[in-house]
Amino acid sequence: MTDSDMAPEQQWAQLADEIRDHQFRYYVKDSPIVSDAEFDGLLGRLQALEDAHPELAAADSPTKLVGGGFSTEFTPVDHLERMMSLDNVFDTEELRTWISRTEAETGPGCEFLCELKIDGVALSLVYENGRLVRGVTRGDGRTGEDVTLNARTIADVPLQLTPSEEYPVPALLEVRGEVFFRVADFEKLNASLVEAGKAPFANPRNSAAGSLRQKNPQITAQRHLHMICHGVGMIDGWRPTSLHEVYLALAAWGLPVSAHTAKVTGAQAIEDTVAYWGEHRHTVEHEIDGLVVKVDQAGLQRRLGSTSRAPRWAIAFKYPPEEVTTKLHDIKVGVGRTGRVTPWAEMEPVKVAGSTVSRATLHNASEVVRKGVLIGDTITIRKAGDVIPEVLGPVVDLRDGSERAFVMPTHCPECGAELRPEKESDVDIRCPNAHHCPAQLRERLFHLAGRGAFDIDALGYEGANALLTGEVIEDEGDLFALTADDLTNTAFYTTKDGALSANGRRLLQHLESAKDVPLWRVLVALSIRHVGPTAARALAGAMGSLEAVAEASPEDLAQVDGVGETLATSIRDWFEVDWHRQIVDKWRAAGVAMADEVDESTPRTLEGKTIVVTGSLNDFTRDGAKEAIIARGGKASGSVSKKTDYVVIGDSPGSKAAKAEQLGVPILDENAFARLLATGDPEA
Ligand SMILES: NC(=O)c1ccc[n+]([C@@H]2O[C@H](COP(=O)([O-])OP(=O)(O)OC[C@H]3O[C@@H](n4cnc5c(N)ncnc54)[C@H](O)[C@@H]3O)[C@@H](O)[C@H]2O)c1
Ligand SMILES: [Zn+2]
Repeated sequence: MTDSDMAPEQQWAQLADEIRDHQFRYYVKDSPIVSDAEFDGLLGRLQALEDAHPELAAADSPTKLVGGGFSTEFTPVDHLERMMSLDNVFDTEELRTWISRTEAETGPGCEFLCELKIDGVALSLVYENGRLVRGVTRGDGRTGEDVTLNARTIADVPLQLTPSEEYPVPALLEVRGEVFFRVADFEKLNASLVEAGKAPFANPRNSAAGSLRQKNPQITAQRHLHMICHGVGMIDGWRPTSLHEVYLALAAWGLPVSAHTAKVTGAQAIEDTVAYWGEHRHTVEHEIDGLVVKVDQAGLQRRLGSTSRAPRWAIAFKYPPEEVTTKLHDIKVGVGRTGRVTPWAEMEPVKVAGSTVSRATLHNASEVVRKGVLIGDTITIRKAGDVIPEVLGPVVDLRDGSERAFVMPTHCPECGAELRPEKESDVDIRCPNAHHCPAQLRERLFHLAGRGAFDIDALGYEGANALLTGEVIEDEGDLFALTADDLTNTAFYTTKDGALSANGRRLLQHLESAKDVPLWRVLVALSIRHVGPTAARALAGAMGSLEAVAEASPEDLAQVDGVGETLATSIRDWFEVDWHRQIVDKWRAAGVAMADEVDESTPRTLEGKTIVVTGSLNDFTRDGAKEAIIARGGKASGSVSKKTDYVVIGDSPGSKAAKAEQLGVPILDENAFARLLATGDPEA
């Protein structure tokens, strides 16, 4: 029977039961089986049902209560004043509606505090005459669990408040805050749990709740919990006039408060703050699931009052979830450009942080073990902004026994060679068949076609694959000798009637123009380990030709500014290999320029000068500007320091401009940059 076939009362009862079950798992067991977004969806459906059928909305509906409960493992204690939840909005329109409704009651010009909504677990602390006497979880808002001994182990929680002249310590203080786990500490915790044979946590929030609610306070003490205060309950002996004043007093007494709270007026300023933190969520050490907007004046707060579950003077703006759960179908391994074998998660596609995700890297076999995930698990994944998705941990409560552990393959999935670590001490294992392993060759081709190397647009991933499977090349050495006939042996570069496709023509054209790229790009294209654009530029500048690089001794190479010993050895080792040298020979024979022409007409105006370019310029691309600097003997750097001689600023420069100003480094616009290049003097 589907939901819609059921009578509304039945639908309501079923949904409410499901929600209460999730609340129990989340608040009491600290191990939810659905993501917060899914849970919010269920609660939203219940609310919609109640809006359509107001008679269903019983007083004990989950929409009307502070979600939560208490475990029999702890002693129940009543809060002195109720602990509330928060109402939510999910977009700016809903936020605006809340602001105008609020300002209609407070009058215009109302001051609001904007605070980060910390994704952790709520804790209430009671201080009597400045001494910590109790720590209590939120529970159902009226009654919570006594976790005093655990709370005392949190380093941020003072056992004794610091006396202050400005704010005398009140006789009784009930203060509320959020206990959280630093994102960076979460992985370590899960790894240690797995190692001890215990179930890992699905996400940082659960790990905070689970760590605070330990029967044994010694375990809590080992967990490095943190706390930030975000409100007060009962106070005896002081009547604050505003929330920001409360925070000043809490800080004076030695209680932890947020450094990011802002006092603002007006909808625009609130929306700007919401937008700012939406973009800067990851600059903070804890997870943020939203922004809380609160009326600052105590008098106005009292006038607005609260509902059965939340104050009417505050609202939480929820950001899109970054953590979702999905099914881990399989763990596969991929072979990279240098033969490194990396396991990755093949998952049920799921939407998170604005995109659909179906793969996540697991880095190496020991990482899979550390995370404690099994094939077939439901897992929590996190995608923070543009960062690649990361597997956090398994939802252990959903296991049914059919899950199986990942076993690292012993042989390369693409060429069948036996995998082994390159050196005994290596964690990573590699496919040793560097020359012919299709996976490695494909990755090398893709790399050499990249923007930092030959920049061959028409040779993408599929193109590289086509050349391999069409067997038109043995290795990358054959690339520049490719003919139209060769390409018509691949479906990818051929039209339906067997002629060279437009893409095929483009490939030949791009290959032709790639023959004249500067030496550093050729060096990058060779896939020598550790040789990226920066090192390649340094080498090219110092040596001038590939021949010179090939013949240089490790000592000569290590002398080059920005090269060093590891790189020198890596370069030497590379040239020791026959088929590597053959690539160079074949490219040379095909007409690839392997030396930078020393252009005597370019004056060495920037000898010894370090220059940083930031923002976009009109007459130069980013690389073009760098090359112009290097060609004149200068050093193009990516970061501003006291050693920087000039910072060139184009349109929409980033933080580097501010850094330059701060350090007093001369700042040039594009015109001054042109003068600098020409004469070595920006004022000339
Ligand atoms: N996945 C599940 O199964 C499941 C089950 C139940 C609840 N949940 C999740 O829990 C949340 C609902 O729980 P809730 O009722 O605790 O409400 P909430 O987390 O949405 O908001 C209220 C809480 O926010 C906290 N908070 C953090 N920063 C704050 C600040 N600066 N000022 C004030 N409060 C701040 C407080 O502890 C407060 O109790 C939702 O995100 C929901 O998805 C998930
Ligand atoms: Zn292989």
